[in-house]
Parts: sequence; structure tokens; C-alpha cells
Amino acid sequence: MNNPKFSIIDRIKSFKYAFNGLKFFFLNDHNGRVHLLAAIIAIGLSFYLKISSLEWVAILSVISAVFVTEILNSAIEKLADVVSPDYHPKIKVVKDLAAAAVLVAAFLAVAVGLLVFIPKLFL
Ligand SMILES: Nc1ncnc2c1ncn2[C@@H]1O[C@H](COP(=O)(O)OP(=O)(O)OP(=O)(O)O)[C@@H](O)[C@H]1O
Repeated sequence: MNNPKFSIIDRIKSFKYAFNGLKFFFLNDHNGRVHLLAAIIAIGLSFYLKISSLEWVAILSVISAVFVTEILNSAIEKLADVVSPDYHPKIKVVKDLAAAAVLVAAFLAVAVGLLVFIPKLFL
């Protein structure tokens, strides 16, 4: 296997590419913007309600799970559009599976949000 020498410049470039991806995601992905708005509301509410450290861990974990799945979903969609611009039943399954991952993460985020916020808001 090719194993070129470790280069700090290459590592910095990798970070730059990753930040380019993040910028592309937030500028172009409509779902990404919806998730960003939801994350800002959840974080604002967390500060307002002075949640505990453990609750912060839960809230931040589900927020990142939603972003990670949505970013991977978006990457899979882009790749699928290049591989098969026309309708293909297998591409349908691939895209639906990637979307399902986002849905699972979003359901978990809603459940955790309700568990943390509802008692503090209404009980
Ligand atoms: N090339 C294709 N072949 C088969 N089915 C497709 C194809 N492109 C899209 N689909 C179907 O349409 C659904 C939506 O696909 P699309 O790529 O538009 O995702 P989206 O989540 O609506 O995208 P966006 O991020 O732009 O909102 C897919 O989950 C899949 O069921």
C-alpha cells in the first residue's frame, strides 16, 4: 500500500477541504438550513433553561447526529446523481436508505428534546 510521508501541509489541506464541504452544505442544502435553525433554537433553549452538563451532552450529541447523517445523505445524493442521472430503481433504494438515516437521527433528536425540555417548560 502506498504510504507517503506525513505532511502537516497535507493535514491542513484536509481540514480546508472539510470546511469547504461544510460551507457548501450550509449554503446549498435546504434541509441543512432547516436543521441549522432547529439546532440554534435547541441551543438557545438549553442556555435559557440552564440544562445540566449531562443534558448538554445529550442535546449536542443528537444535534451532531442529525448534521452528520444529513451531510452524508447529501453526499450520497450528489454521488448518485452523477452515477445515474436518470431514474434507476436501485438508486431509489440508495437515496431512500440515506434519507432514512436522517429520519432516524431526527426522531431521536425530537425524543431527546422532548425529554429534556418538556419537564423544564411545563412540569
Ligand atoms: N435517479 C433516481 N432514480 C430513482 N429514484 C430517484 C432518483 N433521484 C431521486 N429519486 C427518488 O426521489 C427521492 C428524492 O430524491 P432527491 O435526490 O430529490 O432527494 P431530496 O431529499 O428531495 O433532495 P434535496 O436535498 O434536493 O431536497 C429519493 O429518495 C428517491 O426515492
